[in-house]
Amino acid sequence: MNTFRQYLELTKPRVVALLVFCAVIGMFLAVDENGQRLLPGWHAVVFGTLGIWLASASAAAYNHLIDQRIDRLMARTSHRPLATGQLTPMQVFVFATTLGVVAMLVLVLLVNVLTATLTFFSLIGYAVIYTAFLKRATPQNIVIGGIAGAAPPVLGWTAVTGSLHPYALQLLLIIFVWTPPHFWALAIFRVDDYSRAQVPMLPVTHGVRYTRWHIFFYTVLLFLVTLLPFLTGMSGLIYLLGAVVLGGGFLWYAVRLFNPPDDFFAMKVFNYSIVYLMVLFAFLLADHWLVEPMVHPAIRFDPVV
Ligand code: HEM
Ligand SMILES: CC(C)=CCC/C(C)=C/CC/C(C)=C/COP(=O)(O)OP(=O)(O)O
Repeated sequence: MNTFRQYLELTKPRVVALLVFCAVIGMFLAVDENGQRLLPGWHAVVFGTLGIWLASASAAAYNHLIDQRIDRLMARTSHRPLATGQLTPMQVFVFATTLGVVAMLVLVLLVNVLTATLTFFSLIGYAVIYTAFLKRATPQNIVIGGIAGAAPPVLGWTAVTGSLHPYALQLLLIIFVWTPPHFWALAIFRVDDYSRAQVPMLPVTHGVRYTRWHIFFYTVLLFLVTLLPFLTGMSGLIYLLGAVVLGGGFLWYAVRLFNPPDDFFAMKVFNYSIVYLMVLFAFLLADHWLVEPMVHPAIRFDPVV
């Protein structure tokens, strides 16, 4: 593997690609103070995306640095550049810090201070609070740590408007509730890895059966939470249809996981979770731009100035 690919791997490119995708969709869902659709300027889109991307990549690289001992012990992560010694801790530290500093400069100077501040807290939330503390301390680690990973649509939204809006917080809530079934499905499949590395993930501390119930519980909650954009008038019927079909699919997987056909089924649930989130956000976007805004939402939010 050449050096470029090792540095690229530090940035968790596929995870970060989905984070950035959600951030960009957040930008294109933004509405103005009157609730009217807003076509974001190229400046906010280009520099907002760049800053959020670099900050997420920085957080991922710090995660590699802090987790190098754990990563060495787990089969899934043992090939990582630090675990194998292909890169030194100092190289990774310099790389992560450079990405983080450039991200902050881009966001502060070319986007806005609110987005920079929220992105900074997300970076610290994932790289330090989740990785260095929560991950080693409690099986609720990924639930609490999930807030950082759920931030991108809010970051995208504020990059365009410079202010927070309850609609954006609904998007954060969706990813926040999606994270436990996303991660615990993988953790069930990788329970031996986490056990060997003594990381207190839910299937290790409370068993696989208990974890399946938690996945089911969060999937039901996710189904309900994804109805919010429709109920609040943020999205219309196209989105509702997408959310119900995708959510129905997720519920099917969660129920099937109680009695899986084979050991690999948990990974199918995990893979579905990724497709689910991507397509759900695509539906939000399509609905927003293809359909006229609804006139009488069930719940109406006033924008927070
Ligand atoms: C605390 C929150 C989260 C945890 C603990 C978590 C955990 C994980 C883990 C352990 C993997 C496997 C990575 C690998 O094998 O290299 C993974 C993969 C993935 N995650 Fe998450 N995740 C979280 C949040 C998110 C968020 C918020 C997103 C995007 C919005 C996301 C998107 C993905 C994607 C796209 C993959 C597949 C990567 C690949 O194919 O290599 N994750 N996640
Ligand atoms: C600025 C901003 C939006 C920051 C968020 C950054 C970010 C990369 C979030 C993704 C969450 C994730 C991949 C968690 C897995 O960590 P893990 O240590 O449990 O997984 P691993 O064992 O694969 O390393």
